[in-house]
Amino acid sequence: MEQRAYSTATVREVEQVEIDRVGLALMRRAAAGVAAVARRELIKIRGRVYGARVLILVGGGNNGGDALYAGASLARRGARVLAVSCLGTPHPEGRAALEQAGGRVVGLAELPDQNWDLAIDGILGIGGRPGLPEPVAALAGSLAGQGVPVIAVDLPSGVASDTGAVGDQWIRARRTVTFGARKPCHLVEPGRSATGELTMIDIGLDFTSARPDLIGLDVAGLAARWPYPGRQVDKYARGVVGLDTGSDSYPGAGLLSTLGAVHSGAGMVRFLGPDHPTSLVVAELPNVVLAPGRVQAHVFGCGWGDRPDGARLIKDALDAGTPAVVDADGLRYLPDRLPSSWLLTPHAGELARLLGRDRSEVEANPIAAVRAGAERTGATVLLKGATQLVASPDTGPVWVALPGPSWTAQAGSGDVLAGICGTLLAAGQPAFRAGQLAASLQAYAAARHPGPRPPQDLARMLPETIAELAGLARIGDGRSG
Ligand SMILES: NC(=O)C1=CN([C@@H]2O[C@H](COP(=O)(O)OP(=O)(O)OC[C@H]3O[C@@H](n4cnc5c(N)ncnc54)[C@H](O)[C@@H]3O)[C@@H](O)[C@H]2O)[C@@H](O)CC1
Ligand SMILES: [K+]
Repeated sequence: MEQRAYSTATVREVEQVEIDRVGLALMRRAAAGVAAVARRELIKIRGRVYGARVLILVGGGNNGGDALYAGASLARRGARVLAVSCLGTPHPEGRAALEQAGGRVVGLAELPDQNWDLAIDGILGIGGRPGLPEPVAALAGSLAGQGVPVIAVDLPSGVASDTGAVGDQWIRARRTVTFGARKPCHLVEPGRSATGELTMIDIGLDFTSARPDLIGLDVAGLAARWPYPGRQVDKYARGVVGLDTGSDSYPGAGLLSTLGAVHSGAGMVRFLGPDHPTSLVVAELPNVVLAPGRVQAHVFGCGWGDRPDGARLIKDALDAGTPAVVDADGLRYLPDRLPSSWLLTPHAGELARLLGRDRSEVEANPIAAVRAGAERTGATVLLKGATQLVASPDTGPVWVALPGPSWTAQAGSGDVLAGICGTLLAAGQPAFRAGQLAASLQAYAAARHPGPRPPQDLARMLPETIAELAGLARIGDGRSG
């Protein structure tokens, strides 16, 4: 349902409690979990563990210790285990355990050129900085080139635990075995892709009172949280969205954002934009109302270009106390402070402009950037991109949307997304939840209908996607049949 990820500082605090209690036994538990996963992988690859050639990549910290103990366990089952010391001095007790079990530890220069059935990456864990020094980077590249499957311990080395950022080279794991809780890099690209499949092992760490840094969502979580209309609703309870989007230069943005609002289930949609987009909307969507009137959430900014009355439109909505989604060009017309009930939907370039920073800075640490955007504006911010993140101006967690295929990285997707956000705000969802659910719905629709589909086609698939989610939600709460 919810995927909670914890910062390095928090993980260290939680770990310390258990280390104080059980000492090295904690590392042995972690290693036992890694070894069990490695055995399953070897059985899948070659039918048995006995005789398998396993390479252990070892750094100088506890991550290497986990990997060495796991190697010892595999060696005791008859695997031919060789550990290569990549950084620093290998964990002494872990090294002794491996050697006692019949494994060997060599330096990088002595690594024989041979085919490996499996590699275990214990170079760096939560103590790692992004990137791998040469010649470790060369070894990582060569293993990837040979297609050697890698199981990463805790996280793929070369990836920064708290941000998911990478340096020039990093490990791409088939599977990652992590301990007790997710780390931010498991949810945020490029770390997320480098993680591969994630297996979580219980080693007795108690995160129940720890504060998560990120909260992601899986499909079951999206299905459970989507606001389906109840039996006793009218159009106002489902929410009225008022869109003033598009322009004579970009009329399509008006239609796309309206398609997003209509097909994600708004109770009523008013289109209040300029003439050219209005004619497109009318031709396509007879249910859309053109007269002004009661609105429960506004959508501004998609395809505006220059909009001399932009600042006034935004101010009027603010004065009326109505929440709004502000996208794209609308972000140029914001007042100094907004309430957290407003949802801004920038991509990296737009957020960089808002913060007066370089785009590359936003891309290097999107988690920090989205938090800064919320702090700077007072509004809730949905940062679009490879990983879609939502931050509110308080110090709570950053919310992560369900990941989707890259097909949605195309012109017009953001307009549809703004419309979906409008529907959810109008339905009374808090802005952070509206942003997380809207981005997740669009990603899930794209995942269910893969291929190069224009955003208007994907928007038309939202109703069946929501119906599918409603089915999953009924199964989830036992109301099926
Ligand atoms: N604390 C514990 O008892 C437990 C820790 N666990 C494991 O321990 C890991 C954390 O261990 P550590 O804190 O020792 O940290 P790491 O094992 O991640 O390594 C830190 C060491 O690598 C060096 N280093 C970091 N980035 C580098 C880079 N890019 N290039 C070269 N050197 C670099 C650091 O200076 C430091 O010496 C966890 O990820 C987990 O795998 C588990 O065994 C569970 C129990
Ligand atoms: K690792």
